[in-house]
Amino acid sequence: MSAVVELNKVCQHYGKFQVLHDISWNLQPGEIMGLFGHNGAGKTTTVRLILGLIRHSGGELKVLGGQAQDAKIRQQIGFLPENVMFYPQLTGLETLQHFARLKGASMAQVEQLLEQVGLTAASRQRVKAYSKGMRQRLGLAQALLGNPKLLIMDEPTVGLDPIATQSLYRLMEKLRNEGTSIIICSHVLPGVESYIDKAVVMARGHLEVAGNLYELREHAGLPVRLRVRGLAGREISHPAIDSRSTLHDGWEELAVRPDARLEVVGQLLQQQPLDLEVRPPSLEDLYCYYTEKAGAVGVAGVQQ
Ligand SMILES: Nc1ncnc2c1ncn2[C@@H]1O[C@H](COP(=O)(O)OP(=O)(O)OP(=O)(O)O)[C@@H](O)[C@H]1O
Repeated sequence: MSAVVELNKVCQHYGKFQVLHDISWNLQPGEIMGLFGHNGAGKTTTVRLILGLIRHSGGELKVLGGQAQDAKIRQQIGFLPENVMFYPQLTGLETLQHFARLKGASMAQVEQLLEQVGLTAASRQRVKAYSKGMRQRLGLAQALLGNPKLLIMDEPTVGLDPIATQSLYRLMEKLRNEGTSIIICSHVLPGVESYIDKAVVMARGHLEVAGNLYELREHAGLPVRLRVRGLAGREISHPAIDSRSTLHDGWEELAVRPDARLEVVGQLLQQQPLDLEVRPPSLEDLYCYYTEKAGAVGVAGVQQ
């Protein structure tokens, strides 16, 4: 099956300033991909290229097997921007009907999408009276008009409460299971971690890593943390244990080399602990590792 999005050594310049350097990755049908990176890493630029809003300066970019600028290709892409803007005087229903006419989608789908995003009851209220979460859900309904093959969402959970966030992720999974490919840009890594099939981490316009979480972990080689309860004072020795620290309520944490984690778990189980948790590096740990490796530390001091 051919890729939904394929970048091969894509470069982008704004005037003399190069913001993307030889970016290569692909998105397969029915995959959810997280596109991550520090502020200014090049995510928005990448998304704008895929949406056909700007033209790449070098390399190859294929979207749904064609050129991103092609109107027929653009029709098959749904986009939820970070800051959704609607006419405040229109109702939710009128807003979606307006976009449905622009996109050539059916009025029956308008009702169906309002139901899907939980806005049926509020559909006759003006958008100016909508909460941030309601506007975001209306934005998602707008992006889904015409059943796009590719859905791109930029920070879709900003401003959503935890339940609305969970329901957005579940909807994203449902769409993926129905065959939609999804790109999600987010800085909220713990939330999105269990829903993505693949992650792309960018730093300063370069691709740092692309792959599923197992591949990212394998490549990074960060320690696995084993949390164990009820072994206080007992000798635990294994060359793969890098550190051992005491937590609270009888819990201790061991940082263990990833290749030997099962051996160490086996050794710990022989000691009959009261409890044991295996904590592999999280998406956030991996993101920090790859971003810091690129020298793009951010916030507290260093350069990006
Ligand atoms: N129109 C433009 N003209 C010149 N430079 C630009 C333009 N748009 C973006 N840039 C620069 O390109 C680089 C990448 O910006 P981009 O918006 O793609 O980053 P980002 O990863 O989306 O960041 P954020 O997380 O803050 O949204 C930045 O250095 C930015 O200043």
